[in-house]
Amino acid sequence: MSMKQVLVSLNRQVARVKLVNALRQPPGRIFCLPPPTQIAQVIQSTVQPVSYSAGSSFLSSLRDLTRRTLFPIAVPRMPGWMHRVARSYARPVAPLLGFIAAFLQESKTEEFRTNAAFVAVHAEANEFSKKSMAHFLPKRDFSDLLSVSELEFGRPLGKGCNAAVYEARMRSYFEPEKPYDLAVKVLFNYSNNADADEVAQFFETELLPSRFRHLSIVDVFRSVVDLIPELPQSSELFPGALPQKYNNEGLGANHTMFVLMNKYSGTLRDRLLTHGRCGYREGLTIFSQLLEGVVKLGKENVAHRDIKSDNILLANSEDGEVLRAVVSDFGCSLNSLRLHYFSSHISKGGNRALMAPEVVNAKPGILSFIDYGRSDLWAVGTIAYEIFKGFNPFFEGVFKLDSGTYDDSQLLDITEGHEFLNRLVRRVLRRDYRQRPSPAVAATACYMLLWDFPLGDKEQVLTLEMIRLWIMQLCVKLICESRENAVQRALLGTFLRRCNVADITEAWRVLTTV
Ligand SMILES: Nc1ncnc2c1ncn2[C@@H]1O[C@H](COP(=O)(O)OP(=O)(O)OP(=O)(O)O)[C@@H](O)[C@H]1O
Repeated sequence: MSMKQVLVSLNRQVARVKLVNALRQPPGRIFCLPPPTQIAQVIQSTVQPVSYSAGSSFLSSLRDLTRRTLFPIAVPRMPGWMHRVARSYARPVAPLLGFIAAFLQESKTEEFRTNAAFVAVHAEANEFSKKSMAHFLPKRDFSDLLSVSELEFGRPLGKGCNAAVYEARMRSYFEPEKPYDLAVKVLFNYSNNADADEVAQFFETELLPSRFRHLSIVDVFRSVVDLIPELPQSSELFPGALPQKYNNEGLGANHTMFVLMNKYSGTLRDRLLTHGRCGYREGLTIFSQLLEGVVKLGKENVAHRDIKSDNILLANSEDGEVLRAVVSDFGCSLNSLRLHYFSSHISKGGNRALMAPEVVNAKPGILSFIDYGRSDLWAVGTIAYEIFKGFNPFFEGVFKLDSGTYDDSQLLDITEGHEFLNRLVRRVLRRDYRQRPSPAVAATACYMLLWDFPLGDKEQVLTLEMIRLWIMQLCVKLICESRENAVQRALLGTFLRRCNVADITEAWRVLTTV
């Protein structure tokens, strides 16, 4: 045993002794629990030998474990506001708030126990989620990149109506064989703007994702406005967007904006064309990441307005397994969820076929406002058909639907034998946006399918005990099981950080109401 292992084992022993002492206190008294990371270690060492798949034995040992560790926290019922604060800043303030709450009120209701468990779970999740995010989104600093001459362009990765994207790497004289690990979007600039700031302003929405880093949003690092260099295959790929020095008939300006991004393996659309539709589990993993992306966009007050499978990028493992799915191409996005649509000259967004009904049917007028709060969610709902069924009924297939005129009853089942998933997608695609669940509830429902929330076939009653056990199960999964699978861990962490009983209850209703 190395010194480090001895220390770790000692640490666990100490944590265990502290826990046992804490649990010996008479019920109702405040006691000091060891810090959450130590509790995690105890949980880990206790739970690891338990087999997950053996449903009942796992649940009973978990129940026993939660009783012994997290649940007896003698925090009396917290007032609602305190619970909210504790949830947001769980780790540093939860014990303090619990202490204050002890003086304010003394009660030991079911709700208090769930609150206490949530606080503890959130503290854990925060910790682990931060770590796994850091693993996924390594900070890369390109702040001193001032000119595209510092980049070396490789082969083109793709081309759209507004830009071409190339693989790239930082020029390095010491490491000439460095892999092309970056992607650069070369925007087509047809304007006569001579000023770099004006060009940057014209394309500013492309940079929106650089404001927030998230598992499900494309990693955009930096942009530069510069002269267009000679680029591989440019005269075949986008002759019209080239400046005249490269093509006499080109209409492009001499300089444009270059957006530096992470390089991904390809688009969801290409993946589905080459590999066919996804299996149930793989599909749920992709679908839940897209929903999580929409939750994040909503929180940032951003409407993407052009979500389609060409704009979903995938990161694959070496053996082709899809690891990560991110929303990309923010060229049509809006830095608000509401638009005053007073003139038909104002753009409503990207592709008409995937515009939600409330957007496509909006008529311009002095009192006309478009609410984009649930329109990206709707677009992701249509992509669920591509993921699980292999085609999108809103732009292909025999029974093609028009988003402006379809009826809820015309929606086909998405997949046979998965009634809960069918219900979720139908709810997400409701014509009336007020009848759609919020993105957070939709994402929660998707996680409930992905991580096996006990959903009965018949009319079953949802209890706090079910929620509590499921959350504990996820917490243990986060800590013990998903060490090798970084995406799973990041997803779990993201969800556990924001989940609450109200969302889970609503998601359960979405899944179980016919
Ligand atoms: N970071 C990336 N890594 C790998 N490939 C990428 C990346 N970004 C874009 N691509 C590829 O380049 C293509 C064009 O990119 P993008 O969709 O951003 O261009 P666009 O002109 O804005 O598209 P649109 O026609 O939808 O407006 C994508 O469909 C994809 O194949």
